[in-house]
Amino acid sequence: MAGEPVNVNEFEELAKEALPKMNYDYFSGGAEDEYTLKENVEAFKRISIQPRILVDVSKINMSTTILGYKTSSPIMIAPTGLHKLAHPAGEIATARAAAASDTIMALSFASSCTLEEVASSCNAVRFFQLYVYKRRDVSELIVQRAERNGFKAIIVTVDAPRFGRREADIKNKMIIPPMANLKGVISHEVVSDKGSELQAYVSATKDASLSWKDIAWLKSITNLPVLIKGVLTSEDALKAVEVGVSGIVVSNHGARQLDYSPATITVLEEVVSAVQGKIPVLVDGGVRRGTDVFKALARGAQAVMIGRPVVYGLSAKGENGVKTVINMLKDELELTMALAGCCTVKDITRQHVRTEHDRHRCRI
Ligand SMILES: Cc1cc2nc3c(=O)[nH]c(=O)nc-3n(C[C@H](O)[C@H](O)[C@H](O)COP(=O)(O)O)c2cc1C
Ligand SMILES: CCCCCCC(=O)C(=O)O
Repeated sequence: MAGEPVNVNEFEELAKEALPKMNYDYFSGGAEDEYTLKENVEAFKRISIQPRILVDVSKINMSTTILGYKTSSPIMIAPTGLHKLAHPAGEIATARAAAASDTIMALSFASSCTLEEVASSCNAVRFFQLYVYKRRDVSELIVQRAERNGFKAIIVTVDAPRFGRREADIKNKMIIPPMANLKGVISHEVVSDKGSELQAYVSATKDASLSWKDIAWLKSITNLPVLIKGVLTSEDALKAVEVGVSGIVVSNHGARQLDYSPATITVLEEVVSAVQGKIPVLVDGGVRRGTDVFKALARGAQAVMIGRPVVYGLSAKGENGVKTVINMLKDELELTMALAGCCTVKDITRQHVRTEHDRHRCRI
């Protein structure tokens, strides 16, 4: 690519140039036809922004609080695994970038650096994402380590009882890179001559029997707030409130699990209405512009999380790349707020956006 990137999308091209094919395909790929992968991004484009004029926007304040933690903007780093496939400094670089931009980071269970290394590398507010293994003692031990090391919340990912069928990984015979948190705890050894070794490993280790009753177990082993990641329906949002979680992440795992599941921005509002403000609702999937962040907030999200853009920034330029990605999105959000007549995130309302459904209703 000629010149420096001017938006987050351009980092993908740089990442592709920088990485071996297997690594780039792992980061960028989605499940099967990748229909949902495209939809996550396209669905944002179908929402228009309704600006209000003649508002004094000489001062814009994007700061907000998430679970009581103050942060510079409603943009968080989503948990993504295996950052050393992107850059040798791995999650330490990502965490330092998060700290430098006063952004909350969710560290993946499948990180390439240990949670202890990440905790001691920076003072970012950090949440920890959990996968529940058949060996519950493994998950329990890791939750205890996260708590001891100052992580502020546990985000349990529930959309992956089995691993999605990522065809690029199958073709590349994706390896199982070291997952640092599991070193000395459980073996990585899985033999598969069929395709993605990572997929075979996940099938062998993850607990596909995980169900609603297990949330009580998870709450019983930690004092940290527990959030559920992977909610896509109002029914499940209601259950999440019922079982007493502290927050919901509307997510389809970046379209890497169930293809043809809905684009997250299209179901956000039904989840928000079901929850009735009882717990915070976050959303991820396809956020590539400050305007996307604005649209998600207008539809009721408290914050968004970004996955691939962070990994692309890391692949292209390490810690500085992640910082640039976050700052680009923050700058775009700030400009969007000014141009739409919103001085604070609380000023962003449902009236500031129009969906296809709204437009259709106006016509009849
Ligand atoms: C390369 C990659 C690795 C991921 N690893 C995890 C993970 O370890 N745990 C998890 O809960 N979600 C994981 N996700 C899903 C993200 O947390 C997030 O839901 C998704 O990336 C958001 O979509 P976006 O990439 O379009 O921003 C991963 C996503 C990607 C792209
Ligand atoms: C239990 C290890 C799973 C690692 C995969 C990380 C992930 O969720 C992904 O989407 O990739």
